[in-house]
Amino acid sequence: MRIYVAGHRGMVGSAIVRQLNKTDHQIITRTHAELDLTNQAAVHEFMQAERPDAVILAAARVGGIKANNTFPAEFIYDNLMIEANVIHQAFAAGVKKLLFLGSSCIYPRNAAQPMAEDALLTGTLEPTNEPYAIAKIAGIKLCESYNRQYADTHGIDYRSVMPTNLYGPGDNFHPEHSHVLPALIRRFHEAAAANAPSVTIWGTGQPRREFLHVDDMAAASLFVLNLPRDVYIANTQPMLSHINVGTGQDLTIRELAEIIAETVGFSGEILTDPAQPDGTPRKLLNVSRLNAMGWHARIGLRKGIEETYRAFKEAAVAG
Ligand SMILES: NC(=O)C1=CN([C@@H]2O[C@H](COP(=O)(O)OP(=O)(O)OC[C@H]3O[C@@H](n4cnc5c(N)ncnc54)[C@H](OP(=O)(O)O)[C@@H]3O)[C@@H](O)[C@H]2O)C=CC1
Ligand SMILES: C[C@H]1O[C@H](OP(=O)(O)OP(=O)(O)OC[C@H]2O[C@@H](n3cnc4c(=O)[nH]c(N)nc43)[C@H](O)[C@@H]2O)[C@@H](O)[C@@H](O)C1=O
Repeated sequence: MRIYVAGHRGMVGSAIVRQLNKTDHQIITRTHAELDLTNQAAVHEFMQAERPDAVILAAARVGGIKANNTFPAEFIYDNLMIEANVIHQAFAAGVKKLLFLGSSCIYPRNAAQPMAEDALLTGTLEPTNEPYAIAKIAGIKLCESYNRQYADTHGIDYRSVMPTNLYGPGDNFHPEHSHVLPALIRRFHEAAAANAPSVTIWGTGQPRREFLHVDDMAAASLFVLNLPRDVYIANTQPMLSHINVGTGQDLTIRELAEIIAETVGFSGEILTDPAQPDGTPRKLLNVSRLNAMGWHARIGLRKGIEETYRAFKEAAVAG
């Protein structure tokens, strides 16, 4: 098959390309500079010209809690436009197979834990990333709606996976705009190098998070994309149309910080800054549907953090 990977240079997109390179599929890519996915006319022209057999939508405006809180307009606008353009123009170009990547932040702030797929739209969202979450919910509903209207007449089979917090090589290590795991790898690394007496983490350190390695996410994405249609439909009833992807285990941010400190060799004090937002208190995914279909996460958190730290240091040396 000819598969277009949107966002192929991102952390998830590049992991998906690494896995696709082991198959005989032909991979189609465009960089952000070559094709701005918020530009409807450009996406239309690209899809009409390329007409891929399948699309994996791993392109998005992505960031951690502070980035979401600082740039809400960009997070909702860019992601709505990317999703609407890629999903509709794929349909217009006759693409029958598409996989959309959402996020675990689509679920209500106080959803029962672990959060199952049917918790969607049952309560209010976490304010720090509500704009992004609304855009992601719209992506799920775009796929679900094109399936409902065009599955029988056009063979449309657009699927959605909901990743938990992801990490790994190719992550964004920006000190302010990144997610917690890469942010703390950078901060603890710099503190160890400077022999600093302490490191301060944002918030109380009490929120709990689940972390899935990006290579596991890439494997899960291709697993779901390749599921026989009847198996996918049977496991996303009634009209849930999305499948959670995670490890099924979580830990507190402070426990994460302690693992990262140990990994980078920092032995100073870990302080908290309650003036910074904690965000959702907990967002552990119920991954029983995916597990029941035969997929399980394989990369442990400590090993994954060690590998990510190596990748961070290699990237720093490469400049
Ligand atoms: N990282 C995480 O913890 C989680 C991620 N996800 C989802 O997984 C997917 C991938 O995330 P991740 O790999 O971490 O993100 P990255 O930021 O690493 O990658 C996103 C990619 O999308 C590209 N992109 C962004 N905007 C545009 C645009 N307007 N036109 C073309 N390309 C664009 C970026 O290119 P460039 O950098 O050149 O702008 C980049 O290559 C996203 O859908 C995200 O929402 C879900 C849950 C957790
Ligand atoms: C994947 C998911 O990611 C985002 O949700 P989030 O999980 O809340 O994001 P986060 O990883 O940035 O924070 C997790 C926790 O960690 C604490 N924390 C401590 N110290 C740092 C720190 O230095 N940086 C960051 N970013 N967080 C820190 C922080 O206070 C919070 O309690 C959504 O934007 C949304 O995009 C989404 O889908």
